[in-house]
Amino acid sequence: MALPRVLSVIGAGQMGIGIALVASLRAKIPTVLLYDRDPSQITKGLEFMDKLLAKDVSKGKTSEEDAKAAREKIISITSSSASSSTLNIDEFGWARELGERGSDMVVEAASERLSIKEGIFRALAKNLSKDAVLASNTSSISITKLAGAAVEGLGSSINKASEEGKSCAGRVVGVHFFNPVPVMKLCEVIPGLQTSETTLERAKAFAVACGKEVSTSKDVPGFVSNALLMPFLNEAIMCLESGTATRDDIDKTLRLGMGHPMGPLQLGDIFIGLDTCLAIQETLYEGTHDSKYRPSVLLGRMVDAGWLGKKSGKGFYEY
Ligand SMILES: NC(=O)c1ccc[n+]([C@@H]2O[C@H](COP(=O)([O-])OP(=O)(O)OC[C@H]3O[C@@H](n4cnc5c(N)ncnc54)[C@H](O)[C@@H]3O)[C@@H](O)[C@H]2O)c1
Repeated sequence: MALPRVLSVIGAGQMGIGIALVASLRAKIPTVLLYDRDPSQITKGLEFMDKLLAKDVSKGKTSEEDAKAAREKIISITSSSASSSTLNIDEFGWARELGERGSDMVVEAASERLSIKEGIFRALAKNLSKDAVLASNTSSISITKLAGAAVEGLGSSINKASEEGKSCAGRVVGVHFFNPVPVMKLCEVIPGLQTSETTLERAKAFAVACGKEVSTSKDVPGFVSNALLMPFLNEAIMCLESGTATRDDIDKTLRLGMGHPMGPLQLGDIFIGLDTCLAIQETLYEGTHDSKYRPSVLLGRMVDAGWLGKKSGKGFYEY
């Protein structure tokens, strides 16, 4: 199955940076475009990528030439990098630029909010080639819904059940990598109701080329991975909230008693981010109306306070 020649990654947060890195270094995609609506995220993310590559080189895991080649293939796209002579710098300017540069696959890794992702998928469907695979790295949001948003991007005259509508929605798929992307071995692939076989196979081939094992989940809230993981993290936060045990004892119990590499509060803080934990938990709750998924009040308060974990300098722990 053919791999993309030009991959676009949307969102230069912890996931987008990792996906751009494995796509360039491991899958050897010839061009990787990296877009974020906040240019400072791209700067920060690429600095982090340079550190990861330097560490790999110093440990002998990657040659200096491979690291240099991987880095050179990554091109940043910001609204200000769009040339005003060829592009209208409007809200879709970035998507037009990705289309003009020949993107044949996109992995969207922007913040876990439905309205943000729907806006991105509308813009992608409107501006990218009709053959491009439109993938989302969402942790919990319905792929079927994002595929519906993509069809809306073609214009209100397009019926979602028409051949054109089905063909557009058929190119949307979930490719759920795990954090840190260069280290974690799994990619969960999620077909929506409309996803075509070809799109599914192209998504799997891409994940394998990035060095991942693939698992498949139905399009249910949280998919298999977060339908299992997130209630567990939420329960750990509820234990803290109710005073059942201290932060350190909750994490110690799971590390030393159950053999987990880290405790659930550390996992939420360091690798997932508490804003993302809350967003996933809300998707599980709203998608099922099952009270077992209600988000912990403390988790909501932490996010209200802007204490998102390592990425903001404070969560359950200080960084
Ligand atoms: N953190 C994890 O462990 C993890 C694991 C798997 C999947 N995910 C999913 O990956 C996605 C990204 O998560 P993250 O942890 O990298 O988040 P993050 O907060 O580190 O990064 C999100 C990035 O998206 C950018 N962004 C927001 N709106 C945008 C828009 N309209 N256009 C372009 N960029 C935009 C932000 O500026 C930010 O740089 C989410 O959907 C999340 O659920 C996260």
